[in-house]
Amino acid sequence: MDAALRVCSSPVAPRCSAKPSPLDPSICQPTAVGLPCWKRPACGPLFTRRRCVAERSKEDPPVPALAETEDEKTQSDGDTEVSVSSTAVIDNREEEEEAEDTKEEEQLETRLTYNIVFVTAEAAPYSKTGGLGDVCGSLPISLASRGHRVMVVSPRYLNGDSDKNFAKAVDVGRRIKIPCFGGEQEVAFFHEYRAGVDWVFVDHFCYHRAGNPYGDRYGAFGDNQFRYTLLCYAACEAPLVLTLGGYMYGQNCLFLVNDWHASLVPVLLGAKYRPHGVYKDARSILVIHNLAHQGVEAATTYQNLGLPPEWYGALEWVFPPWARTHALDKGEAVNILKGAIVTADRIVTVSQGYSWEITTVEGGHGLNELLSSRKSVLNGITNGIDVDDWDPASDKYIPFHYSIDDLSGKAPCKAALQKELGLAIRPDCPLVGFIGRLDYQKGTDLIRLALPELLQDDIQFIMLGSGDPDTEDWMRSAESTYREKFRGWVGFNVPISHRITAGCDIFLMPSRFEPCGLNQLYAMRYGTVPVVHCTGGLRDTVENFHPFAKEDSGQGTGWTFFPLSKDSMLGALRFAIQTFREHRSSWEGLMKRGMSRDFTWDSAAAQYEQIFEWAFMDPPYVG
Ligand SMILES: Nc1ncnc2c1ncn2[C@@H]1O[C@H](COP(=O)(O)OP(=O)(O)O[C@H]2O[C@H](CO)[C@@H](O)[C@H](O)[C@H]2O)[C@@H](O)[C@H]1O
Repeated sequence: MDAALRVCSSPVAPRCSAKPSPLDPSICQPTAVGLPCWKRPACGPLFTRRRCVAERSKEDPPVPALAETEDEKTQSDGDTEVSVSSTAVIDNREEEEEAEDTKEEEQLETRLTYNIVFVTAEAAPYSKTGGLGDVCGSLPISLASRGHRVMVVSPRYLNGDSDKNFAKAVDVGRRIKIPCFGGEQEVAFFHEYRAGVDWVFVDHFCYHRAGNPYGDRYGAFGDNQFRYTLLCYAACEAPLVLTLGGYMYGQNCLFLVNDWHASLVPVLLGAKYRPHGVYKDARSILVIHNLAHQGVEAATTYQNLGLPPEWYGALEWVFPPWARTHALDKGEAVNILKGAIVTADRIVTVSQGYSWEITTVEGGHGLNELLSSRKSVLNGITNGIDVDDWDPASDKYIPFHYSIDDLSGKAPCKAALQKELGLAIRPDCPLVGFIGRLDYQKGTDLIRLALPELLQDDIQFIMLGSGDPDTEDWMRSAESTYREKFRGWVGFNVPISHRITAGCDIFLMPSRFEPCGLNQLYAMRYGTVPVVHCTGGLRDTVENFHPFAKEDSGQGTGWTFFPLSKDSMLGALRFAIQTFREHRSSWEGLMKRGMSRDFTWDSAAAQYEQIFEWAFMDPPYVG
């Protein structure tokens, strides 16, 4: 086997830092055309593994005929005609199929593998306040199962309740000192190897406090910039100082930095490491889960970050005059997310729709022009979900199980939920659910506005969420106003979120904007029909119901409404309620089409791999 094949065909990345980086010229030794495949002129952004394999297979000797039997083999040395019996034709077909299979296997095996370092403020099941935790808890596992070596670096949050989540992570005994915020901060690393992934937790006393990762009942923590600066420095050091499973990750890795909390990483690579010859061949990809949060602080805090003064421009942010607080306010600030947008090698958002929206004035949260300027490296990949965790056939949190082939468990789940929440147990009454952070993004104000009118109908409504205190209070008071019909569960509760997803008939998501949205995916997997605002990832994932399509057998998985107004939301909900009541077979069709959708991470992970390849084909964006 030649060197190129030997290296590229490793199906599983060795847990070893000795594994050369995909950029290391030594791994793709001269191939047929004399250059490592990643350097060939043909390897433009659209060059794929498939072509790499196809080119290589041209050099392979032809597959010898395998199926010729004696009596069929009438070919002689002379001009004798060749007779091929029908069996041989069939055999040849089989051979072709076999060759095709082998080729496919080869394509799978020739996937490039990388040393990937996720940097994130949340990773389920260790920490989670929303979808970021879900994605960073499951995408790394999917990538590891595809042969990559994957580390996830996240804080070790201890608040009493959460301590048990980190019980299996052990102190690796390595301490580092981080120069920032006017001193040196010592952090430790804890490690757990689970599901093929190295989960690394950065330990510092600033992560040990009551509340959720970002704040408590008094609001966001005032030192979040400090806490996530520490995370970024620690994440940059982890591949260089931690020996995990016997080997380090080393310098030639790929950083996947998630949201603003991790956005200093690409800046640090450019400002602090590459000038000293470190991480010259590493790459960074910014994954934007939510552009609304950018890590903006006063300009004076720049000096705390430990960055050279000449890098100020990378984070510089000036608020427009209308957003300034007083006449002398110059609007000067630092914006951590902006730092990653201008320094990361590539940018990914969590759906295609959102990747376009953020380049518009309406969806860009002030960063649209900057993002537009990086359109050539901006892609959208729709999130997958953890289909083991969220599986109505085996979900440990729900009292009855069901599947697309046997829906009989769904009605008892609904009855159990009604009973648990003290609502009348009525199979015929449409049960509508909402789960989410109580935030401007999620459109809870619209629910608040529409509820009195909606509850005039014979329906039941359940809300689960925490966040904005005013909305929390409203949920409590609405529960006493509409005792028979409404339940508002204030808090963050994973088991009840599964039971609501399984027990409801309709799942409402009136999000103002939604980068991807996971709850509509969970709902569809559980045969709960989504009614969503037609935006971002919701538009990409929920297909509007057409009762008369496909020769009247129906098409679509839910309802999307537009514009975002009380009337259009109520209109869509009423269609859904009417279909639930009066058209049971259409309803079942809707449920089953949603349940049959492929929500696994496989397809998303393959798309991420394409982005990884592109990232390594170009030189580092910031040298
Ligand atoms: N009170 C509660 N109790 C229990 N569980 C609760 C809960 N409130 C929310 N959750 C859970 O948190 C997750 C929320 O996921 P989303 O993707 O809908 O939103 P989020 O806005 O946090 O994520 C951001 O990142 C994700 C991931 O990329 C994007 O899908 C999304 O559009 C973007 O806004 C779900 O698993 C949900 O069940």
